[in-house]
Amino acid sequence: MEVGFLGLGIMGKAMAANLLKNGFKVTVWNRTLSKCEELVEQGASIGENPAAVINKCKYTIAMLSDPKAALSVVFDKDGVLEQICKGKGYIDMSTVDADTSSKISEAITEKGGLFLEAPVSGSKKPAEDGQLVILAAGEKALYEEAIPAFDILGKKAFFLGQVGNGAKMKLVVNMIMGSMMNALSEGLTLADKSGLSEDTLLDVLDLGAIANPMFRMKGPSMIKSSYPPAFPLKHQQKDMRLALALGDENAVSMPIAAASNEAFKKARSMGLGDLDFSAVHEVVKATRGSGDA
Ligand SMILES: NC(=O)C1=CN([C@@H]2O[C@H](COP(=O)(O)OP(=O)(O)OC[C@H]3O[C@@H](n4cnc5c(N)ncnc54)[C@H](OP(=O)(O)O)[C@@H]3O)[C@@H](O)[C@H]2O)C=CC1
Ligand SMILES: O=CC(=O)O
Repeated sequence: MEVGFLGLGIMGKAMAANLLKNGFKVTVWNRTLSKCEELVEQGASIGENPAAVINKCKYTIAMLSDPKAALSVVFDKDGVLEQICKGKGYIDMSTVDADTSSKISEAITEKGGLFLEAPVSGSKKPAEDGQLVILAAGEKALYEEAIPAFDILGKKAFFLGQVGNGAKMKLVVNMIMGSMMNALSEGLTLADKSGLSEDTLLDVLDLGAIANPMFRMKGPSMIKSSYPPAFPLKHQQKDMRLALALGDENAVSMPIAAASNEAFKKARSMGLGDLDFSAVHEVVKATRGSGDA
């Protein structure tokens, strides 16, 4: 089966590599074309632009940074819309808001193509290990066609109904994750400032009711102020921003998420946007840990 793949960043590169390893023929495209070379070494073909990939493949997956990128790849010159037609599918796995997803869905279905949104929960390592959680919504027939690919990319796929539901679910999950990251950071800072061992705090957390893989994975490197990017902070801030907009639309007051978003924004303004989202710890340490105790 020939599958297209647009966007070879941290996530897309790992996902496309998994499809290749598991017997799929994959045609890739990335805005910075040189990033395709590593995938070509693993057996992929290159499409010169998104339209060329769509033309070649029965269905095409996209994994792009944000709403602007997702819209540009579909609507701009040499984009998806130029070649999408009856019998072809487009699966956008990027994290975007429901409005963006709906715009793309409408344009694709108007041309006779099928559309599925399928954002994922899980970071670089789950992407490498094929352990993502897939939050799909839209055209059920395309979902069913994509199940062999989803089985390789993820440990579980949910079908959530109409377009927008996948995007919203992903934003709710990441809003919780971003707030939890801020809470962990404040806890580490408080432990340190009050004379406790941060390592011991992590051990205590790991044995109790709020133990979780994120604290386990990110905590030790946060203590060392090390933030190699798995989930770039700029994307986490984008997700907080989009989740807060969803809260506005639904009149849901979200003071914890709003405060967390401020910390991520501050981190971006300090030039930390390309580091892992756990780098928000640098903001928390500087702003909450600067008393004279
Ligand atoms: N990293 C993670 O842990 C997770 C990320 N996500 C989501 O997945 C998506 C991708 O994340 P990730 O791989 O980490 O991000 P990266 O920043 O590593 O990659 C972003 C990709 O988008 C492309 N891109 C950016 N702007 C444009 C544009 N205007 N036109 C075309 N292509 C563009 C980049 O191309 P180029 O190489 O040319 O810059 C690159 O291929 C995001 O929506 C993110 O929120 C979801 C779950 C986990
Ligand atoms: O979107 C990020 C993730 O870890 O999930």
